[in-house]
Amino acid sequence: MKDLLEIREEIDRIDGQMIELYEKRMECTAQVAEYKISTGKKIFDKEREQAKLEKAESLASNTFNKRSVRELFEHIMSMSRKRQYQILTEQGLTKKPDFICEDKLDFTKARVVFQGVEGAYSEAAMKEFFGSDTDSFHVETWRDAMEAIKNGEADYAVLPIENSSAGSVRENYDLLVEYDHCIVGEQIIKIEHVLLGLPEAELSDIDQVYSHPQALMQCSKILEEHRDWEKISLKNTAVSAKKVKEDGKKNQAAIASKLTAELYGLKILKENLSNNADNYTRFIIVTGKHVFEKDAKKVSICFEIPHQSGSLYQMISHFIFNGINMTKIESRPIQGKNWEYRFFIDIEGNLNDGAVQNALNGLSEETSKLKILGNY
Ligand SMILES: C=C(O[C@@H]1C=C(C(=O)O)C=C[C@H]1O)C(=O)O
Repeated sequence: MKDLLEIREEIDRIDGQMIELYEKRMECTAQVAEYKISTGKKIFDKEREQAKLEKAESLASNTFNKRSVRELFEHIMSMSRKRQYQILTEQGLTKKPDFICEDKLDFTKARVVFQGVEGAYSEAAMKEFFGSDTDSFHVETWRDAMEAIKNGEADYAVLPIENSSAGSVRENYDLLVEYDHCIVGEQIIKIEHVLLGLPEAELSDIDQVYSHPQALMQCSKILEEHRDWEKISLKNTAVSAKKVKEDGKKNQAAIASKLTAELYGLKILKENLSNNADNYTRFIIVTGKHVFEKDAKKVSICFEIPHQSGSLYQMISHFIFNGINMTKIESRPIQGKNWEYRFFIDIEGNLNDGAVQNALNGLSEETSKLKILGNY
């Protein structure tokens, strides 16, 4: 048997040669980039890459090496594309996102829409973000809030996007794709659900509980302990409190905030209903113009990718390679394409950063329907 040191020396020699060859190859791909810049050709050439992968596979001698050589070349070509995008960015040829950068966005005199009725958590989020005497109005659905922005009735809308225990508010992700609006801010609110009934009601009277489906989900543990309670979904927690008040029935209760107890004159029958005592909801602030602040720190995007092995991995490599931290990923089914998904990703950074522009440029070449949802 050969000595370990001896084998490792041989490995080191081979690696040295590989690096030398890799660098030569990268020089060639930089020349390809110059050619593509002068002819206006796209960086990513899928057909050429497919042909190269097949050729590389055919040159390897056994099944294991065929598979691994293919994977190796997928990486090498992904690196060469990234270098080419970098050359485009260095030469100022990267397509800049169609967003206006402002020193500071002015939220004074804003007219704001939220979904639900007074006392909704969205109203609390709005007050926290815009101040308590903001000019505001409320609508019935999240879609109505998006429409109010589209029609110019409101400058900003406040929409829940994620809860720390129930997860993403999926409908609002879909609305962000459907409407050409832009996220300009976010506000996190602590959610403290309580059980509310009529002033004369006792906990033992309750057999019907009204709330928003998200709130019912967030309080599932306590609801499991009371299987005899009928759970009924309504549009909003505050709408539920209002209904209990208006129906005037002792057997009805609502899961809502303490704020709504005061607002509708209801009694708190039980506190701390959430499964998770640290229950927070993140709200986004949406507007009709594509704007961002120069100090904005988070970029939200979405895109569609081909339904094939490794494609998400390839997309995420753009963040890794550009040193960008990804803070959230979410997927939603694409309507009309069963089992295909649209990905929503949040990254740290600003649209003015070279690294962000470089990653977005790569993604826009290699995904379809890349959309920047906002920088805030
Ligand atoms: C270098 C090129 O650009 C890209 C990278 C490739 C590679 O590294 O071999 C192949 C195709 C392109 O996606 C090229 O077009 O030849």
